Amino acid sequence: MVRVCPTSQSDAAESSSFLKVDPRKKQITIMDPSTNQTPSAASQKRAGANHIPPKMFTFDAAFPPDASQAEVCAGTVAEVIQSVVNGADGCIFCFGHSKLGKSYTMIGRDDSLQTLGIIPCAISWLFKLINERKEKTGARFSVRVSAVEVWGKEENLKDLLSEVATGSLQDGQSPGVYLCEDPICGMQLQNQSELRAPTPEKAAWFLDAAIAARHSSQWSNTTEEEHRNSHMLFTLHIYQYRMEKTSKGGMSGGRSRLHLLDLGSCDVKALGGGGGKSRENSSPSSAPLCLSLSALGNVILALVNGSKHIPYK
Ligand SMILES: Nc1ncnc2c1ncn2[C@@H]1O[C@H](COP(=O)(O)OP(=O)(O)OP(=O)(O)O)[C@@H](O)[C@H]1O
Repeated sequence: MVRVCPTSQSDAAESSSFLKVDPRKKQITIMDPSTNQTPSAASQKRAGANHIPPKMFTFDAAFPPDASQAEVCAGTVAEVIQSVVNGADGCIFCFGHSKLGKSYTMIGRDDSLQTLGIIPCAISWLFKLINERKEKTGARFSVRVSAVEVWGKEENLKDLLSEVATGSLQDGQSPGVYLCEDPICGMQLQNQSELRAPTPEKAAWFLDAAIAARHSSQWSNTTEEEHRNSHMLFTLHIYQYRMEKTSKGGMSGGRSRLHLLDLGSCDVKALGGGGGKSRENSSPSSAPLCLSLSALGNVILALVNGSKHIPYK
């Protein structure tokens, strides 16, 4: 899916000369701006000689600059939530360079209901669907929340809910969150706090607490680079149980997870095409450490195909 971020009025005229979004056809067309101006016949002839045909890309959804948060949430969340309540794991994240609106899309602003992002929307929809399922099937559900930040060049891990869980600052003595290779499930985060959220309000409260505990929110002198290298992994763990109707009775059920990621910016020097200012200005030492979109695609493909080797870096 692709969301085109809004631009200033002066830039909007420029971008409409080379970019067209068709939400109905779920297509983005990129045109050569020189062929879209109204040139004189002579220059038209000249341009015709070097005419670059428009390039069209089709997505699962295409959201134009004026798409509302509600439209983006409806287009992204509904299907994933259904799968998660049906027992599969799901993940939603935004990828793009700096100041594109990734955090706005994932978290949004809490000044009005219209500006809430995907994570608060997913919390609300998840509980709504769970309540429907409870009524329909009699299944029992329990929702837990965890939140971890990956920050800095060293990719430090921080349990964003440990303070809420223990009521005190992490003492530095406890092992904290760490990564561990599981022979069956692959690389897993271990030891993060997983807190019970019986209501959507409680889950939303944990989200607020996690955002406030982020390294990038806590220190007023956080540099632009530190902000770029801060990623939040907010996970809703859904446990469900059902009484078996067989004569033997017993319980069946399991756990599924919905991972909602607010990634920092993903400017990579080597990434070709359409660069933002930050990419042009960044020195090799300040270049963020994240993968390019195509490298991330390879990681996802390897995970989906169950490959033994996952090309993390
Ligand atoms: N669709 C939108 N409508 C209104 N405001 C938006 C929209 N998208 C982004 N913004 C605003 O643009 C600014 C930058 O957005 P945001 O911080 O979400 O970008 P980002 O991609 O997460 O940046 P970074 O990579 O630096 O973390 C914010 O002030 C945000 O509120």
